[in-house]
Amino acid sequence: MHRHFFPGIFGVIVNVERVGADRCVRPPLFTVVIIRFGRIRADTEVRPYERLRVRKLIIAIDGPAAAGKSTAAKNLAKRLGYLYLDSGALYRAIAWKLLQEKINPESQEEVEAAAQSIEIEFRLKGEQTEIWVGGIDATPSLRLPEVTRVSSIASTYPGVRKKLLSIQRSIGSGGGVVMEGRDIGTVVFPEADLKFYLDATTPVRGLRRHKELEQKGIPSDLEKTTREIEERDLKDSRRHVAPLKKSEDAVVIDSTPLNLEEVIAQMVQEVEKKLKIRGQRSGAGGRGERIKEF
Ligand SMILES: Nc1ncnc2c1ncn2[C@@H]1O[C@H](COP(=O)(O)OP(=O)(O)OP(=O)(O)O)[C@@H](O)[C@H]1O
Ligand SMILES: Nc1ccn([C@@H]2O[C@H](COP(=O)(O)O)[C@@H](O)[C@H]2O)c(=O)n1
Repeated sequence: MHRHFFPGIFGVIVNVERVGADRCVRPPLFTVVIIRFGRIRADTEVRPYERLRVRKLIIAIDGPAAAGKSTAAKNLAKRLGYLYLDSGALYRAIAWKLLQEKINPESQEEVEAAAQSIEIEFRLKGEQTEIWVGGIDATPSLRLPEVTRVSSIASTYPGVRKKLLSIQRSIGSGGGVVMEGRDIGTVVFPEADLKFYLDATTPVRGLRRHKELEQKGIPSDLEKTTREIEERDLKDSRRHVAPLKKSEDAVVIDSTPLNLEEVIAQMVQEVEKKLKIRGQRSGAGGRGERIKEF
């Protein structure tokens, strides 16, 4: 099998984290993008028996801010040996660039132009993923309230969404991925094998985010943080392009009374159901997949 290393396709350096994953079969016209340690690795040849294998699942997790999507998605991906993609990080990366370059987020034209030329890299460092934008490590700043606010403005522009849509699809279309955001099950992968809509009441989400910011040493006022979450959800749900909404076929999990383990347990149960159904239908696929216990 040949493995080729090459710098960005799609004009963007997309560097994603594959957590202990097997490779998976990708559509023949697409080069497989499996990236580690700052390089894009593309597998252009697939062994014949791998072509016969049913591709691994595409799992979408959507929901409002601080519902626990990234925490759950990362954990689920690890158990499945799947790729994890935090799509919000792409919007945050654009916001970070806008702030760095002092571009007015209200100027649609300037923001869309900036999105076109952005270079985003996801670099794996042990269990952590660093996000580099234009050769600079933006990770420490990505969760700052100002970046959050600007990402929510930038995400309303069609040019920004179009750019990020193609990146997300190119990363996830081969399967074996858990992707989370606001429009994964509705727009990015409407044909996803399994969709979750993860929710929790606003006060609970506000408190979770408040604690998280404090733990990270970012000053937070509970009331203000909760209000900002509420405002962002409203903006995300009301925008014209790809608004936050529950896909009709999504499994809804209300995490208000649940701890993280309980949320993951519900998700794993749904994955097992899905794999069983697929295994029965095809006589292959699902049977080869294993879910790790933690
Ligand atoms: N079920 C849970 N119970 C308690 N705390 C949780 C639970 N799920 C997640 N958390 C905590 O809540 C905070 C927010 O979680 P997370 O960042 O995963 O949310 P999110 O939905 O990805 O948010 P955003 O969309 O704003 O990025 C984190 O500190 C996380 O550890
Ligand atoms: N699929 C997505 C993901 C995110 N956004 C926008 O980015 C903001 C930040 O996302 P986080 O998940 O990191 O909080 C979010 O508020 C959305 O405006 C999006 O539009 N679509």
